[in-house]
Amino acid sequence: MFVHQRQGSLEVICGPMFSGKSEELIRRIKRAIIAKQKVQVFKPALDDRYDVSAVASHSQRKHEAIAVKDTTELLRHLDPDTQVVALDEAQFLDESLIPIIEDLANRGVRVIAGGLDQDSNGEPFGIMPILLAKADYVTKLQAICMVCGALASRTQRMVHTGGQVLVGAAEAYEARCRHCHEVPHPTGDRLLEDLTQGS
Ligand SMILES: Nc1ncnc2c1ncn2[C@@H]1O[C@H](COP(=O)(O)OP(=O)(O)O)[C@@H](O)[C@H]1O
Ligand SMILES: Cc1cn([C@H]2C[C@H](O)[C@@H](COP(=O)(O)O)O2)c(=O)[nH]c1=O
Ligand SMILES: [Zn+2]
Repeated sequence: MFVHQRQGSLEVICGPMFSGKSEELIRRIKRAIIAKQKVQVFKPALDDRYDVSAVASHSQRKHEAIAVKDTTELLRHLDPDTQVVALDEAQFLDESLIPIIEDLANRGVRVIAGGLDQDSNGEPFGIMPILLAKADYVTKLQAICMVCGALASRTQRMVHTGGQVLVGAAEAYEARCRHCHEVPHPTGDRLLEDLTQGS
């Protein structure tokens, strides 16, 4: 029996900084181009670290991208015949992107979104938890802990500045394992303390 394979899906690539999310996104983009698919690549304009108009990895791998400030701008650039939509740094994009991504995937578009699942406090970052919940495929990558060399699933902010958003690279962040990661106010630990004191 012939089974029609539908193409639309949402793939999410997550993990801490330096875990290879951008490299993996670029790898998938290049393969889709080899497969002669129409690919459009987007990134938030906020992230101007290495290149304003390219997805760029810490290892200097790059692929040209359209920098957008929000979902409205992304929609303005989206071509109706695009088969693959790739987004980097999805944690910086706004919530109105979620129904757009769902709609694209339902219409047969392959959407690939890379982003930080956790901020430097180890808390869910922006729209990433929603994307992870809605994804068909999830790839969670790990970096190398800069303190002990173990696998790292967290990001340590090395500069003292408040706020969830601070665009930067190795001058401001390090990959860390759970053990070596330090949080200024560890919500989880406090909760556990409260629970054990109460019992
Ligand atoms: N602590 C680290 N662990 C792993 N890779 C690192 C680390 N520090 C620097 N790198 C470099 O970062 C590259 C991954 O960069 P990138 O794809 O931009 O990651 P991400 O998008 O997850 O931040 C690695 O191939 C390696 O060259
Ligand atoms: C942990 C953390 C990171 N950021 C910023 C720093 C970078 O500009 C990007 C992450 O880039 P990468 O491709 O994953 O290396 O996000 C931030 O604003 N807040 C944070 O807590
Ligand atoms: Zn460690």
